[in-house]
Amino acid sequence: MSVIKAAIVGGTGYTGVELLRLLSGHSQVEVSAITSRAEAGTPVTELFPSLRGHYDLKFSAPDVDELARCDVVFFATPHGVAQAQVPDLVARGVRVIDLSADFRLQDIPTWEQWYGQQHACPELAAKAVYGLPEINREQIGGAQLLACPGCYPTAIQLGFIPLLEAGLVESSGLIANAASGASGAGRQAKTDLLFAENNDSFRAYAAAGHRHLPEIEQGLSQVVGGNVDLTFVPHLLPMVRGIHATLYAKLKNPAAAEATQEALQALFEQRYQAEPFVDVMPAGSHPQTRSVRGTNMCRLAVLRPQGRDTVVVLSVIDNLAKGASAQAVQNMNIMFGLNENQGLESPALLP
Ligand SMILES: NC(=O)C1=CN([C@@H]2O[C@H](COP(=O)(O)OP(=O)(O)OC[C@H]3O[C@@H](n4cnc5c(N)ncnc54)[C@H](OP(=O)(O)O)[C@@H]3O)[C@@H](O)[C@H]2O)C=CC1
Ligand SMILES: CC(=O)N[C@@H](CCC(=O)OP(=O)(O)O)C(=O)O
Repeated sequence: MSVIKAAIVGGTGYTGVELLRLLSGHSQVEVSAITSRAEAGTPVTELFPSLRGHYDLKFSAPDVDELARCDVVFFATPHGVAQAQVPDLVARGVRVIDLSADFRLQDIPTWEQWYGQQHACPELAAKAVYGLPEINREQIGGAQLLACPGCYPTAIQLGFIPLLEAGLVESSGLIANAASGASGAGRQAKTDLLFAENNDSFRAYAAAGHRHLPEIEQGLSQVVGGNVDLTFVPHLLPMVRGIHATLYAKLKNPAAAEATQEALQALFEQRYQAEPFVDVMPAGSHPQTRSVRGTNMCRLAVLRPQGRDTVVVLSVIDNLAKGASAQAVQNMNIMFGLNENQGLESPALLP
């Protein structure tokens, strides 16, 4: 197969440069355009010296004709940007992988309510494929427009899916307490993300309602074939990368043979046996965010504390990797019929 020509719109942001890092190790992809309006004309390696020796590219202003000469365009841009350019690219036969939330929600009034703007192309949103390979691999293969899941939605859905698919837990009263590193908020300057405001401290935010809630409920509702009700509270951790989600669900029948600690462990191991990027840890484990840093892996542990009626799932991912750019590369591999692991095989950096 000939080399895939890729473009990245939004190359100076954290997910854009993470895409560059990952694609530098991908033998079947060549990044031929990378955009930034603020840094147009600047060599990529001047801004990111860690990429010296890997790229000989300059940032350029987004130009739809240049993008249309590529096989695939990644949008690593704030919400609302991709939907303005995607219709043109899709009409010209380009495959698009959007890391923003523009095409994640099927219900457009819900999208407009949570994102506070009018959707520019609802008809395309209806055709977009939601890029969580663990539930949607087949449709991803045929996607022209792919919506990459959000970071919290990835960690949370992967943790709840086995329990809900098996019908073991109530679909109402689900709880997700999740904490993210500061890179989840992007690279633009914000006072509450300054080192002195954020370091050595821990807090919740958006407890009254976070825009990932409808996305998670949409995905889990499809799994159960009905409504789910989730309480989701995100937190900000004083670290750079990583999400740790602690999930709680009530057993429907605590006395059932399928609900013992051993049976829950077996359920998770079986559900993800064939998944290259979900690792079910041995019973009793407490997965750490640093065990997935820079990788496309989601590590899970399932437990039933004191044998009571609540199942707890611990789920860790790297928000910039399985939560964004590495999952985008996994999706690209599936879309182009490549080995799904390509460019994604390095283990996490320790310590
Ligand atoms: N950070 C994370 O962990 C995750 C992020 N995401 C999503 O991925 C997307 C990118 O996130 P992130 O990398 O953190 O964002 P950043 O804020 O770090 O970067 C945004 C990039 O988009 C470019 N950009 C901004 N506005 C426009 C515009 N109107 N037209 C073209 N380019 C534009 C910027 O460059 P310039 O202004 O110079 O053009 C910059 O390169 C967002 O939608 C985010 O929600 C998803 C999952 C996880
Ligand atoms: C720590 C932090 O601020 N995290 C971001 C995560 C969301 C994100 O990155 O955006 P997507 O909607 O595209 O997934 C937030 O809560 O807004």
